[in-house]
Amino acid sequence: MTPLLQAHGLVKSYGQTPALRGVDIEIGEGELVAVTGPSGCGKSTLLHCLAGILRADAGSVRYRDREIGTESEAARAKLRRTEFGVLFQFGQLVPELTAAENVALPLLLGGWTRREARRVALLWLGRFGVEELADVRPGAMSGGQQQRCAVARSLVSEPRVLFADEPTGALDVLTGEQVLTELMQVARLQGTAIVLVTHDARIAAYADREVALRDGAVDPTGLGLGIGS
Ligand SMILES: Nc1ncnc2c1ncn2[C@@H]1O[C@H](COP(=O)(O)OP(=O)(O)OP(=O)(O)O)[C@@H](O)[C@H]1O
Repeated sequence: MTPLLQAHGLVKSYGQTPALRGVDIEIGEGELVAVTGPSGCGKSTLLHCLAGILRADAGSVRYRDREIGTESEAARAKLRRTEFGVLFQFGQLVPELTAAENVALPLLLGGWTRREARRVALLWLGRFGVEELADVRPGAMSGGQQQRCAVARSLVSEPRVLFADEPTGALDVLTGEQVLTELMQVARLQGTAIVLVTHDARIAAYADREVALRDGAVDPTGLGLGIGS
């Protein structure tokens, strides 16, 4: 089976600091892959290169039949609006907008009418149990509620791949696990692949596969957090 997303020989440095030293990784359709490893090993940098947010210094990133590493910023931004979703540790909701307006935002940017975008946003808030917060602004929500809204927003465009960087790292363990299991259930239902950065073995245990990084390279021992079969 041809992978949905495939990176080969990724190298990236920040000035004199090497972050990736030649990483190969493949993500299949609908697959849930945990990227693990100690602090500073390059997890976030890898995620940003795969999502087309950062350009690698060398190597390739292929999404379907496109080489996205060399595409223009505009083309990569469009890809992130349509085919990819991103979700970070702090959901980064727009503070001035209500939950429904935040979730509707990607649809409005995609040319949907306000009415249709709100209807679908409410549906997604409902999927994550926060429909009653539709007209509430993030400042009046708990951390878990904000992150549920952020999760709804990251999936509202029904992306083929969701890039999630420690998405529940700011929540208490129980809430974090709840939000993450809900996210994974919905992603599985709609066939969205997830690349999930985490250093938490409990979180990584939900993945189909673990890719462990060490010092900017895939750990050849493959031991990582030890979730593999
Ligand atoms: N913007 C930046 N400028 C300079 N160095 C950076 C920058 N971002 C990351 N680095 C460095 O690149 C290396 C890899 O960082 P990265 O954030 O990708 O690791 P990580 O595994 O995600 O770490 P953590 O688990 O702590 O978030 C580290 O040595 C880090 O200090």
